[in-house]
Amino acid sequence: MNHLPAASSSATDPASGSVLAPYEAVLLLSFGGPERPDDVLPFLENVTRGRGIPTERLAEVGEHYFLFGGRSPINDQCRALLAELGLEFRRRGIAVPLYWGNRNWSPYLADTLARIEADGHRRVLTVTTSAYPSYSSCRQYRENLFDAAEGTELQIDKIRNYANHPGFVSAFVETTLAALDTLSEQAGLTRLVFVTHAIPTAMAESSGPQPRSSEGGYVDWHRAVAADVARRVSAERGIELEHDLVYCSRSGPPSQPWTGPDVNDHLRALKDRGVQAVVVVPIGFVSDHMEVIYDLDTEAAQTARDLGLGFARAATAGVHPDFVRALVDLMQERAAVAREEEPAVPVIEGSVAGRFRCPADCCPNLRDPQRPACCQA
Ligand SMILES: CC1=C(CCC(=O)O)c2cc3nc(cc4[nH]c(cc5[nH]c(cc1n2)c(C)c5CCC(=O)O)c(CCC(=O)O)c4C)C(CCC(=O)O)=C3C
Ligand SMILES: [Fe+2]
Repeated sequence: MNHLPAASSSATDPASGSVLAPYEAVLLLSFGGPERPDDVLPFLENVTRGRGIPTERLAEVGEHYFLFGGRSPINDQCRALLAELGLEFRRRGIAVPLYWGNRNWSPYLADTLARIEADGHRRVLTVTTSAYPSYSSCRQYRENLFDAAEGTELQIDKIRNYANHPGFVSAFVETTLAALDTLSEQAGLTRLVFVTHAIPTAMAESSGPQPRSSEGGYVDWHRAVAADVARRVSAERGIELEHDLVYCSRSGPPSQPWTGPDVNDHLRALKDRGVQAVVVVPIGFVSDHMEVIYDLDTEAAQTARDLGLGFARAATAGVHPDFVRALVDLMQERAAVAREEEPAVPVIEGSVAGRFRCPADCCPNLRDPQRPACCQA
């Protein structure tokens, strides 16, 4: 037991305090992924139930997992993040327990919530491994939280969408610089290619709170993060690096419009325009998910080799210390809001902070508009 008196805290400087009150438990909520070959098909069935994904696409995605031994990297990354968050809690004198639950694989969210309640906790603060607003990356997590919490006494909040938090962005600035330094091509002929998960354009355009552009909050937030990383990396190297935002992992029927261009098509277009090398920066992913190790490290890297284009992939935020500290700052900030204080809410230039409770019409569920979700205004 630690009997040290709690350090005094200031609401405007979340890093200085040990306070997470009123929260009694922190939940890391993730997507989940298979851990062995026998898990792959049941996992894919969990993910795609009722989503209208063509069977050919499912078989193809299954092959991506089998190529890596039937094991997704995502669960081990959650374990590593939990360990680092625990260390950061110790450094700040935070004694609140950390739990982990997934939407689509074991440990399942509903089991974790039952355990949190059995352990005697009521007020839960959620951190998702998804950083941007959109139905798939925000509301779907909140719907699953709502369903899993039904029949419990738990009162659940979440941190704001955090992709535009300076700590998430600075982790990518550092990893992009490191990737750039591995390329031998002339920096002036190198391009920064920011990549995120494709989503249907109808989902993109309705994503995020107002104000948002006609492209929607999901794309707006990615553009802001990409521009900030590009600006800071360029300043650091004293050269104006051009950049683009492109997409990977499109699924759904070909008739349905999704965000584009696809990263592979884009690499071909860049080659035609005389670009010699690319740094691929997966700002849409908090850690090296299957999309990163397959769609980028395997497929896009092969496209670049075929084209004779220099290729380096920047690391994801993962357990970068700036990112780990940012997540705990975001938890302390959310706790201060729950105590009706007015904490500082840092964001990068040109971006608006995410909401603490999502507006009811934000990131709508286009198939089932009335479906209830957690953490809503
Ligand atoms: C925006 C977004 C994120 C980022 C935010 C976040 O992190 O949440 C994300 C993450 C992830 N997506 C993942 C896996 C899959 N996503 C699928 C399908 C889909 N994703 C979508 C969107 C997103 N997905 C969409 C619009 C679909 C179409 C079906 C539907 O409308 O729901 C499918 C079905 C097969 C296929 O169609 O590809 C799989 C297997 C994994 C696990 C990876 C691992 O194991 O490391 C992770 C982290
Ligand atoms: Fe996905």
